[in-house]
Amino acid sequence: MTTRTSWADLAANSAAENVGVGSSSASNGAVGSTSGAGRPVYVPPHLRNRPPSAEPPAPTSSGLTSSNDRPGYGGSRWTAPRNDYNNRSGHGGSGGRLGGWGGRSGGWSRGKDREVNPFGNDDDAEEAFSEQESTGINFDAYEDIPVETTGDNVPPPVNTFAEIDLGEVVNLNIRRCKYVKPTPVQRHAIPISLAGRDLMACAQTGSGKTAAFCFPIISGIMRGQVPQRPLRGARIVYPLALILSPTRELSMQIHEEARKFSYQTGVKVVVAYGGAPINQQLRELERGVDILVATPGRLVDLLERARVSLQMIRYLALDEADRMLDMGFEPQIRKIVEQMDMPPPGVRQTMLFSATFPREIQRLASDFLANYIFLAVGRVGSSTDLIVQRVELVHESDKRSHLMDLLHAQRTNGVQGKQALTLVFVETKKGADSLEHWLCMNGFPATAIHGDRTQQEREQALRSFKSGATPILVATDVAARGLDIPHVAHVVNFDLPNDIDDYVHRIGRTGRAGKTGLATAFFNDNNASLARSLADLMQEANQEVPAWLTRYAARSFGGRNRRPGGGRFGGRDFRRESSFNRGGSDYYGGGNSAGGYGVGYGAGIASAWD
Ligand SMILES: Nc1ncnc2c1ncn2[C@@H]1O[C@H](COP(=O)(O)OP(=O)(O)OP(=O)(O)O)[C@@H](O)[C@H]1O
Repeated sequence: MTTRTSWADLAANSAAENVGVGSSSASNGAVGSTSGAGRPVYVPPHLRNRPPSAEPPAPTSSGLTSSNDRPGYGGSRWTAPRNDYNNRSGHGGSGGRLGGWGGRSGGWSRGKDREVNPFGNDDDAEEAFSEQESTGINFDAYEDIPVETTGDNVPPPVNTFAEIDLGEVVNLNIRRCKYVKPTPVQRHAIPISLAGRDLMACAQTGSGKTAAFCFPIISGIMRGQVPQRPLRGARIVYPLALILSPTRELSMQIHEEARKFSYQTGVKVVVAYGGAPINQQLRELERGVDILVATPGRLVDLLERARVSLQMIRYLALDEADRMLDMGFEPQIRKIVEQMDMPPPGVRQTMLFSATFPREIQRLASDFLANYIFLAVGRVGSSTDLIVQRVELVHESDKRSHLMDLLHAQRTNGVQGKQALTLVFVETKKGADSLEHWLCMNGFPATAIHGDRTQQEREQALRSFKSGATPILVATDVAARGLDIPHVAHVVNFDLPNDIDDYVHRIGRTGRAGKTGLATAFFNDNNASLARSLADLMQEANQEVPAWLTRYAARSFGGRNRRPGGGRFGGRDFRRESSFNRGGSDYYGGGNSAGGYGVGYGAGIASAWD
């Protein structure tokens, strides 16, 4: 993730760059169009390539898309040939290098609304192609991963991006990202979503879930019928897709990723999150939005101010879906999804993604889905084998000196010399500040991120960590999920979390995209309730479980963290477990198991959960 376009940076640069709405009068097309009053008029992706004289579609008052308006193989949208959106790109037009919208007259590349290249200045796609073989993901690491799908008529997986047929412009962006072939979750999830199906997908941390939900959304918007947004007040915006995530930094990261994937497609991605000035986000929204990436709190604010309508939403994605539906967020999510004007399940398409999906959350989540497919890549809630997990018995009062020893050892071994980064998780915000201070006092450049810091401080901390200026980041759980920070070599659980799923997400900040990583946990009596699930998880991931941890595990009584089956992680599609419980057959039918572990997780597991 880069925070280049964050409000903190923009605030710093505000004197140099006035991004005010009124200043876009130089633009005359797409998101940069202006009304007679000088206010930008949103032009949907499908019209942005039309000559300036083309009339926009007559607005309708209904605005709602119907269920058969959803994308699908062989669906009506294909009657507009897929080359359509490539041809619209203005090959040979002024400035249009490789398709997309860049070369159109009146396109949103003009003037103030020029689409910033999210790949930085390195826009040399050919260079990216030549590098891709050496920098791509280590796919061997995923070769044997078991995959299971349940649901009706599951579309078959693909092996290559070419098979998925996302269109030339998106394919070029995929190559710019140096993605050579789809990861397992992408191989399965993208065809399912492109077929218009709802999806609950569980795949290990760092395995490419972001692209798995972004590609179908972008492709769907590009192929879809021209959206006819209601004229119900000029200042309300009508996104076509909504991606919700639990933290501001994760929303920023998804926004950056989605901008890369949609570069020069004409699909406009906007982010809205708390802690940053809402007016700037409103201005950005008024310039046009197809995909809105947001945190729930800020979105509720925008909805209550009647500045965003969800009436046109065709795609809803919840990243870290289990977190979004746990007690903290569920009321807000229900408000957004069920109590505003969003089309219901079956009309919109819904995608839920996470690395962990407790059964009770699956049950809650099923309220938001229609005839969905459940996809598990690897075992639900498992950690990846790419992470070497160590757990050490450390008395509370010895933790700091123990951490110091670890960091010294890293230095001696030259890891930090190569700018490897260490992420240290603690329980409390106060604890984070205090440990950061102590590390700095002891000659270890550290910074901290937690919920009591201002958004500017949070973004600055992340930037400083990523750049290696402060190669140690002390964090609370605000940094536990989703953040994709290259070169995090070591995750230290200075304080272990209470929930094993939080542990899975925390250690998942290393060992990403086929790379290996190290996770060290400090364990003591305070963590006894986690012993069994931790031992099970480690065993499952072929890690060495210390004898003392096994003894702790034998003494513990399970509770929330107890995993079913004594180390056999189950808890996949809760619908199947229910059917197993009743002794019936798989009433959803269509279950596929690729990889050979799809049997034997039935009745025994269901009764052991919780
Ligand atoms: N097909 C691909 N080839 C190579 N790299 C990829 C591919 N897909 C994704 N990646 C890279 O893998 C990394 C991890 O992806 P991503 O952040 O989407 O993981 P995730 O599954 O969402 O993880 P988490 O559960 O922690 O949120 C990113 O750096 C992403 O750019």
